[in-house]
Amino acid sequence: MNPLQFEKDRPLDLIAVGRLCIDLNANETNRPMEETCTFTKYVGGSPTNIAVGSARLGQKTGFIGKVSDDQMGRFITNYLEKNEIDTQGIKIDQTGAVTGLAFTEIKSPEDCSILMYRDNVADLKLHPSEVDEEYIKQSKSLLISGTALAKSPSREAVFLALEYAVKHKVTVFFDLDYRPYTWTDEAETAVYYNLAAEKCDVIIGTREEFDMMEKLLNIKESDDHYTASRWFSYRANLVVIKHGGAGSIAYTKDGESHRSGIFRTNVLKTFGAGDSYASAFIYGLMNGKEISKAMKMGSASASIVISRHSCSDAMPTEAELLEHMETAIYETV
Ligand SMILES: Nc1ncnc2c1ncn2[C@@H]1O[C@H](COP(=O)(O)OP(=O)(O)O)[C@@H](O)[C@H]1O
Ligand SMILES: O=C(O)C[C@@H](O)[C@H](O)C(=O)COP(=O)(O)O
Repeated sequence: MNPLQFEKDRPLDLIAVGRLCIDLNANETNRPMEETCTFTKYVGGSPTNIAVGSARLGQKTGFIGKVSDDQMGRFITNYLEKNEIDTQGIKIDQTGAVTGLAFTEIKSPEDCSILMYRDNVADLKLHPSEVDEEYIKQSKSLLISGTALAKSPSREAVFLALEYAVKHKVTVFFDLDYRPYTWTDEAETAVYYNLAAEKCDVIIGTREEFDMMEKLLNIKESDDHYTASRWFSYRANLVVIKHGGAGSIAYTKDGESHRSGIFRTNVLKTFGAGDSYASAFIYGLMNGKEISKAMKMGSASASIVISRHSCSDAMPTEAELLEHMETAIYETV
């Protein structure tokens, strides 16, 4: 059973909050960054990718965030508009902050990494006074992402967005999106992740991300069932733990669990898997699918995106996703 209820009659399905960045994906694959010379520029940032995935699937999607007042910032906003994402919640920085850059290194399909340039980035300058309660109230759901908690004032802006969401019965999805280089202190990281997760209805993360949150509390089990059950005494109804090529598992507050396999694909690079999974999983849940079907949709979207060069621009439409689910080979794990 799908344990989530969404308010009806709201003009937006999903508002994502947080990082708006640029991905520079290596054109020359199967080599280290030291030997990579050319890159293709795409809009990126985990919540941005999820928003694009959501819009491509036909969800009415908005964004709350901050961009730099330069060509890069305008490139991002223009791209979102082209993808029919509502940008009224996107503010323009006036302090000279820059757009975060993610250079990707594709040494092999299994060995990819990201080199981030994130000093003085505009996305972390979003101020609580720039989060509009009336805007959040117009949405059925809100997606937050952990990296926006890394620094003030973006951290407080996210917590305020969470308060408004809870007040107005907006279902909150939390994609943990833990990027170590954005944080300086392990305890600070885990404290803020745990505090935010307490206020969320659905928590989605990898095993490693949940381990990071549990280490501070001296929880050593690394056990999916235990991890999920910890959140059911707070707001969560649904917790998803992702295991890369070994699929994912979801637990619900009423004691059910669902395991999802993967769709075999010709992997070009592994990044983008989590964001595409989240966008199609959320789409499935919001469109009345059973949890296991929504997970399958997430896995299908991930298998499409990891076979393509970009993350945002590779997100499938609903027709592409459904066709892939019919034709690609699904493997239970
Ligand atoms: N090698 C792979 N082949 C097919 N699907 C994959 C592969 N790796 C990941 N996926 C899909 O993407 C989902 C999310 O991947 P994962 O690596 O766990 O997340 P993240 O990108 O956030 O680290 C998985 O649950 C799975 O459905
Ligand atoms: O999140 C970023 O800033 C970089 C992303 O745009 C990038 O494409 C990526 O790492 C995707 O993350 P994943 O889906 O968790 O693999």
